Amino acid sequence: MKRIVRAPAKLNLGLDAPFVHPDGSIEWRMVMTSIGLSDHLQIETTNRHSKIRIFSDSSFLPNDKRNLAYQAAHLFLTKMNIQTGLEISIKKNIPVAAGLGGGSTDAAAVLRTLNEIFETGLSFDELAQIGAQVDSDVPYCVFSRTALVSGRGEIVTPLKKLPKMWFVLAKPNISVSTPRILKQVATTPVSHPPIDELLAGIEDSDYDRIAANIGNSLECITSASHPQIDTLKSRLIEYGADGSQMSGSGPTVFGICRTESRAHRVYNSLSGFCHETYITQPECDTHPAF
Ligand SMILES: C[C@@](CO)(OP(=O)(O)O)[C@H](O)COP(=O)(O)OP(=O)(O)OC[C@H]1O[C@@H](n2ccc(N)nc2=O)[C@H](O)[C@@H]1O
Ligand SMILES: Nc1ncnc2c1ncn2[C@@H]1O[C@H](COP(=O)(O)OP(=O)(O)O)[C@@H](O)[C@H]1O
Repeated sequence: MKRIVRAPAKLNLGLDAPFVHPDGSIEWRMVMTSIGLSDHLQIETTNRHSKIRIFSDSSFLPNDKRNLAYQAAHLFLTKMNIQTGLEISIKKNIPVAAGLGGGSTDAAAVLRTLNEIFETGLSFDELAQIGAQVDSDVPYCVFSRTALVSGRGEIVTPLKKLPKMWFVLAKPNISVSTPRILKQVATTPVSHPPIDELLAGIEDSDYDRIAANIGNSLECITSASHPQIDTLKSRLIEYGADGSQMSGSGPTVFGICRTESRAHRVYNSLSGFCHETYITQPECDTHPAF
């Protein structure tokens, strides 16, 4: 059997790290949404072999057990005691290691799709529990709809659909190590963004309140070693975005715009400054199908 599915990227509209647990893991309080920028996965069962084979059009991706899509498939087949060969082909549109959850969303797409192919009837909460063993963003990506994410990423509380808005993304040509950023949370005084204000804005479908209350605790850590983050943020505002910030541990920075025409103006102005730019919208809040 074969399925072709989309795996949407995620953005952190709000990211707070209230505290670090004694075991070193971080307690998250994040408002995340999914966007049109997506990977495309072809997932096919086969009896030609009994392995999980990963193919991708990106030379940046591991195609062995280091690939998060592989890890999700292996966990699912083992848990459900299913013997089959599997071939997963990834058309990579989401920049890798960019703070956009590219690996996590591929893993989540594999879990949703295998659940459909084998008619195992697991709930999204059950799929998210499997996904939590891969990476802390996979539980959110199983739902891939605007949500409050807390705990170690395993508590996903769906929120109201966002009001109409546009995002302009800029991925600077720098690589950020998530582990190196997260290691510093315990020892760096970080700001705590107004997550409750952001939640109230979403509840009231109030674009202005949302745009005024985005924030990311990790920004000060990543931008300390990558000043391009602050430069991009300022440029997005200067070119007309109503708010701007880094997604996840970076380096992608996004601007938020009320209208498509404003977004195109910001995108065109930015393209001359940053070569990897994207214009996109929140994913329609139904589960991603192709
Ligand atoms: C920061 C966020 C926010 O959405 O976005 P991304 O930048 O990844 O997109 C993610 O939650 C992030 O999720 P994720 O990358 O899964 O974090 P984790 O799995 O907890 O940790 C990622 C890596 O950092 C390491 N790690 C984590 C916490 C910590 N205090 N020290 C670490 O060294 C972990 O061992 C792991 O190798
Ligand atoms: N399917 C995948 N897509 C993207 N990255 C992957 C995938 N599988 C494993 N990785 C690895 O996971 C790391 C995190 O990638 P990604 O999830 O894109 O970043 P981020 O967590 O910053 O959004 C990268 O080092 C990448 O090599």
